[in-house]
Amino acid sequence: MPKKMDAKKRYAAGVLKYAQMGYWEPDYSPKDTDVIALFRITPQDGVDAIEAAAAVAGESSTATWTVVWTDRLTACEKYRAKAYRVDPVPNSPGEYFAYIAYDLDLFEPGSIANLTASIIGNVFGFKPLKALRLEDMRLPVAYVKTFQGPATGIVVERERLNVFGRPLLGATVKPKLGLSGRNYGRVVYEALKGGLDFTKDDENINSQPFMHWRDRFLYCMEAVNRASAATGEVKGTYLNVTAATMEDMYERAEFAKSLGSVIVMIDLVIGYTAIQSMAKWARANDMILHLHRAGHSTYTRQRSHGVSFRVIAKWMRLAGVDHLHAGTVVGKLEGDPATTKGYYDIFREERNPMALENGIFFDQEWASINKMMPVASGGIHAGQMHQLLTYLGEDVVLQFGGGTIGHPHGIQAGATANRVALEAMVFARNAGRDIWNEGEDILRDAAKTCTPLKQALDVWKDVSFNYASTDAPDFAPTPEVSA
Ligand SMILES: O=C(COP(=O)(O)O)[C@H](O)[C@H](O)COP(=O)(O)O
Ligand SMILES: [Mg+2]
Repeated sequence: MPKKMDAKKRYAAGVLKYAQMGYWEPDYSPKDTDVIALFRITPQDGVDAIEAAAAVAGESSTATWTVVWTDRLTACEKYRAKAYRVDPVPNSPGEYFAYIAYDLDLFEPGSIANLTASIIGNVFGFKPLKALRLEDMRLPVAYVKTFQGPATGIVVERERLNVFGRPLLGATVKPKLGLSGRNYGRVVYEALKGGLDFTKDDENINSQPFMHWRDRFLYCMEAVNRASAATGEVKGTYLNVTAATMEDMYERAEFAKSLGSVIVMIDLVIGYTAIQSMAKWARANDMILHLHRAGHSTYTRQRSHGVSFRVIAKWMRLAGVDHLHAGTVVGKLEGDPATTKGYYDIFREERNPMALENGIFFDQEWASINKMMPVASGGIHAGQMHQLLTYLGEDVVLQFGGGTIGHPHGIQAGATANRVALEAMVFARNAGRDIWNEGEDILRDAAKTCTPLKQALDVWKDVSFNYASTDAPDFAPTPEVSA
């Protein structure tokens, strides 16, 4: 095991092990105000795990590859990140969990860009490591309090929409690309009139030659207004304001507001600073802010390298979005049940206790910042309603794109099938029925008086997406682990 720092030799010119430079402190006990990061480290063959952890601590805080005397001009012992614990990953030879603590003064208040420039800045390309994954972070209350948090929050979103006691329902307009404004608006109208609360633009619909953004906004808001008038319900459509520049995004968001939209949408690919800017705009303009996590799987999906989505979820709660996609468990995209539960808890709880079986390594206090509404989207249909309600709970938007628009009798029928399936399932749950086991019967009973639901169940009855997860948690929910 590498030795701790030797103070006498520490500042001689030359190259020292990171552990000897002070980035390994096995006796360190993190302060309440420290930011803590938990990395999964896969050192190159022959590289000691503790030295690898110290290197990550060093390169993500103050260090470079050689001793620099200028350290002594600073409070360097305070500013050095400290790797303080390294554990082998269960059942994964060659992988280690490294715990690293960072002094709060290393970070600019309220800036995800600054936090991430340290924590994921250089280290992921570091040659002594084969792979590196940021699994989780503990964000101290003192730091959480420097962020705005979700612009609107779940409570106020429900008040504005006047929907209580059930999940919200949505649909992504399909086909994603190619519809003209008028046809697009027709999809929105039918889906909302049929019973959904929301429709949404897809991640890649911005302002293309086949439909410029103003056309889309105008036809969509006409659809929203007509559907609201026809149903007496508050309706919304997530107008995607993602664009090349902040100026363009503000222009589009202002136009959405001027047309009376309750919600605008952005994509994760716009970047953290742009997301924080839009969150501030949303709060100042009484707008719900939907974030599509477009692009996340390029770095969240593989368990040995990248950033876990649970960390992205924490950053986005700080950054201040109201909605964020979080997975469906049962749909077409990656989402192990236990891992997904961890994400949902990060979105919706006041406090997250450590839950290794859900991938949560730390107690996390949210210090009363608003809660984010998770969005379950991707390959779901009415026949899964009992599973969705059981896995995902009540504060969630269930979003059926293909599962609304692909209905054999049209979009309104698809929306009605989803609304009736949901209300039947919530009613059954509230009446004390075991919806997990009786779900299919509950849906079949409801379908007796709802032809659109019967048609939906008939067409999609055998559709499921059963594949091995690429990101199941490392810890089973055994008493030893959760104790
Ligand atoms: O277009 C869709 C879903 O369409 P459909 O409902 O037709 O499958 C969304 O972009 C994905 O759900 C995003 O995935 P995630 O929510 O996992 O980020
Ligand atoms: Mg999509």
